[in-house]
Amino acid sequence: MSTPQVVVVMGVSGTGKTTIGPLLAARLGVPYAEGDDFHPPANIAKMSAGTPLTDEDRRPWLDAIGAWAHRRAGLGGVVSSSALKRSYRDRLRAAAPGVVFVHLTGARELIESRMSHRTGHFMPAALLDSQFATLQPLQPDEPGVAVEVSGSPAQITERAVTALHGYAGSRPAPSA
Ligand SMILES: Nc1ncnc2c1ncn2[C@@H]1O[C@H](COP(=O)(O)OP(=O)(O)OP(=O)(O)O)[C@@H](O)[C@H]1O
Ligand SMILES: O=C(O)[C@H](O)[C@@H](O)[C@H](O)[C@H](O)CO
Repeated sequence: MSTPQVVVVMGVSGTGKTTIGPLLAARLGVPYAEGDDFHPPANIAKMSAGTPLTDEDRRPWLDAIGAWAHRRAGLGGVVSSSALKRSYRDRLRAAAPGVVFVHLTGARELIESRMSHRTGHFMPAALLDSQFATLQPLQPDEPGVAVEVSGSPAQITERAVTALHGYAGSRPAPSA
């Protein structure tokens, strides 16, 4: 049997990480951790006030997520994290070398419209510009897959499971 994967569900705010993450985890039979829960309170306060986070703000948050992913190595897990920049993902991979990314991608109009209907969340839709400006899409030499977010959560989850299976099948088997 293959080793359970540790998956980081990434993408801009509103792309569906919190919606798809738990569904994907349930489908894979592994625990889910909500990336927003790893933010220091000061980060939440900053975003709530409409100010984008800096690299420095994101560092302790990425390290906390990386530590969770490291603890799940060999056991499997799904954690959400916008992981917008390559350098953030490299930091996560340094902490937890086996992680695989699922980049949830979608048209800005669709994401904006979903966000505008969301209630009770600290992240203002006005920060979407900075999220897209900061986003560096998953690159070909990074481990993971891009999954488009049109359709229902169940459809997106199946798309992610299929893409992850395809990805695992495309990698050479571990030599030891
Ligand atoms: N496939 C979908 N169809 C319809 N609505 C969706 C879908 N996926 C997510 N949503 C809705 O879109 C909004 C944003 O989704 P969600 O909160 O999961 O995104 P997120 O990436 O976790 O955002 P953030 O990073 O800001 O926490 C929510 O109101 C959610 O219910
Ligand atoms: O890096 C960031 O700017 C933040 O992590 C945001 O992406 C939020 O965590 C999230 O999107 C809001 O819920």
